[in-house]
Amino acid sequence: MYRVKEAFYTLQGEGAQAGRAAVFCRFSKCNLWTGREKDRAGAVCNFCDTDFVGTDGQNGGKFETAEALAEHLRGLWPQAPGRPYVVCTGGEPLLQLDEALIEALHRAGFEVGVETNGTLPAPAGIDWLCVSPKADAPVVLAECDELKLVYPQPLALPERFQDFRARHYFLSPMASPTAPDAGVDAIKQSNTRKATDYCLAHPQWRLTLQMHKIIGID
Ligand SMILES: C[S@@+](CC[C@H](N)C(=O)[O-])C[C@H]1O[C@@H](n2cnc3c(N)ncnc32)[C@H](O)[C@@H]1O
Ligand SMILES: Nc1nc2[nH]cc(C(=O)O)c2c(=O)[nH]1
Ligand code: SF4
Ligand SMILES: [Mg+2]
Repeated sequence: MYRVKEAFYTLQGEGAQAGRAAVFCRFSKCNLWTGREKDRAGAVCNFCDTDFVGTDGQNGGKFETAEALAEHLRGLWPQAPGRPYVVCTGGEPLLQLDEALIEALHRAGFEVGVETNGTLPAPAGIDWLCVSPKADAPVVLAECDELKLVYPQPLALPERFQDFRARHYFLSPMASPTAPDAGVDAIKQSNTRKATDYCLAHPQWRLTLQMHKIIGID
């Protein structure tokens, strides 16, 4: 059984694939926060901008089989040229994403991207892996396509990850979790300045912005 909070067709807003059309599959649940506000302050990850509790969002639900979920997601892709791309996110997608689902997504024609906090092992077959470390949570994945570090995090500073095996190194300014729809909230503006200064001083790192919030899409 796969539990999905919501699924939607949009443009990837972050990282090296920013601007690319994608079906987002947001899985329910995370291993670093319950998703309840009363637990936020005590959570390992305390700045999350996302509601991943339950299965009640748009196109969300419970899916008995990998095939059923893959077909559901395929139905959100338009009939038009271009390679279908799905981004598995959450919540923490690696709590649920298994090889059976990756195979079903491939059979449905999708290239498979994943957004993960890096604390859980990944099944084989992922086409694009984005790891976004959180605080002092141990990262068990050894490599990725892009490391996308939310900045600044006192317990997860870029120096700790400069030798992590990745094709791309991004800093993403931390946005206010309580104003998740505000593309340019004050906290994010000052964090954007800090991330900019860090990238200028450490050119291994590139700046990425949450483009979807700036342009006002999902
Ligand atoms: C909601 S998470 C879900 C996937 C996975 N649990 C993870 O943390 O990577 C999706 C992306 O949003 C980023 N994110 C979450 N809260 C954020 C915030 N307040 N500001 C900027 N990025 C944030 C995460 O770092 C991650 O790259
Ligand atoms: N447009 C858009 N791009 C995204 N990239 C990563 C997201 C996520 O929440 O995982 C996200 C999201 O929620 N929307
Ligand atoms: S950002 Fe990712 S790891 Fe952190 S609480 Fe949200 S879903 Fe979990
Ligand atoms: Mg998001």
